Amino acid sequence: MQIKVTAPAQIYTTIQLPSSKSISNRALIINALGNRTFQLENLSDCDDTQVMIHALNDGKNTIDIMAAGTAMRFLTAYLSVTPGTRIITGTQRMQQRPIQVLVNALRELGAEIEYIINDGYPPLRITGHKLQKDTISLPGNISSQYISALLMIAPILSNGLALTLTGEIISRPYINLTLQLMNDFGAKAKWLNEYQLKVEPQPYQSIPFYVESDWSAASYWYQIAALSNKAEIILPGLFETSYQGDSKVAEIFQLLGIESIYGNKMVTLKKTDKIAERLDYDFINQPDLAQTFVVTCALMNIPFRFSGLQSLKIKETDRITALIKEMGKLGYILHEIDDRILSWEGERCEMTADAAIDTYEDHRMAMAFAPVCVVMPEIRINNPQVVSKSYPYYWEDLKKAGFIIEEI
Ligand SMILES: O=C(O)C1=C[C@@H](OP(=O)(O)O)[C@@H](O)[C@H](O)C1
Ligand SMILES: C=C(OP(=O)(O)O)C(=O)O
Repeated sequence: MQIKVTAPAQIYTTIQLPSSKSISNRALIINALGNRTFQLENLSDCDDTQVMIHALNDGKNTIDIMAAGTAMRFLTAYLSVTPGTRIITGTQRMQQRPIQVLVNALRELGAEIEYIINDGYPPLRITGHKLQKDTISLPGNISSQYISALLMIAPILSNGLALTLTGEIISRPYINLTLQLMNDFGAKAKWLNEYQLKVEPQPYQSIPFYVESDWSAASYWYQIAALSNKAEIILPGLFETSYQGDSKVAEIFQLLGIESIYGNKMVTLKKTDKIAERLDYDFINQPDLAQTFVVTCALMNIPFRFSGLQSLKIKETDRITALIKEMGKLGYILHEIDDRILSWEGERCEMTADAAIDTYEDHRMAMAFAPVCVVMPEIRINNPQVVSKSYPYYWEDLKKAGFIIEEI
């Protein structure tokens, strides 16, 4: 399927974003490990959270988490401490996303996990039982989700867990998000220093819990505001102090002429004329925002050098390669340096006539490229349904804001 997206001349709208999938999926695992006294409120309706809910509630022997990285990694740890034998699998791409660091760590703690097809990758066969060891060291430079997964099961281990991380730690705000939620639910978990974490053997207590809106999803509305001549966008359910590391998006977009005004449980995006001449930024802590800023800066003609992108290669697709290819169709020549940097110094090439953006089964490719139509007459997007991974109503929300979406 392909759609053509056309933008309105000005954008004045209020958009109810989806709930945070990162918070939803943590709260679900933690609640399942606790006493489940309260219902979690405002869980995300996205695919990644729906697969987690089914995995935890349906009691199936084979669990298919489709494309959800958090579900795959968090459930691998969860199933290792939950009685029974299950197979956990996912999409073809999920079967290429590495999990060896987590499996090695869990095996060292005493877990019973087998690779079913390829060593180091899902699908896995997991038999859950009590884990005895309480100290582990693992690399922190591949995915923070391995660390979050281990942290979340730690309060129910007999002696808790001491974790030492080696290498450069990526996506650290997601580890902090895990610690925040664990502590909210009555656990005792903290950083001892930059590389060491400690979790006490103190069980979770369910609490009434409401999931806030998703800051990564908000980034596409910041992008739309930045690219528009006239815009004011209200996003309810977002707060200045958020558990989500991607709330940093507000600060970075200030450099691209968007002011965030907080109040009454919402943020209002307003345009300013303070726009940076170039943007250099290290995305090591906010990898999911990289696509938004690559597309926005190029379309605003702002040269950039974005580092800390090494984890993009193992996400829903190789996002570095996908960005270079699709931005090339729009006439922008990006440079990749050392598998971890993308830069653009204003180099242009001829646009592909009638270009359609490929989305590579990656929701963020679709969502970050759709706003291009604010600047160009229209944009065509292939397989637009990929957005359901984190933001199922993205296209409906664009329509609400005045965009025209036509199936072709
Ligand atoms: O823990 C989480 O909720 C996430 C952590 C990040 O992954 P990595 O730690 O693999 O970078 C991020 O990209 C992903 O969308 C969500
Ligand atoms: C990388 C992402 O998700 P995950 O790793 O959880 O599949 C994402 O949502 O951009």
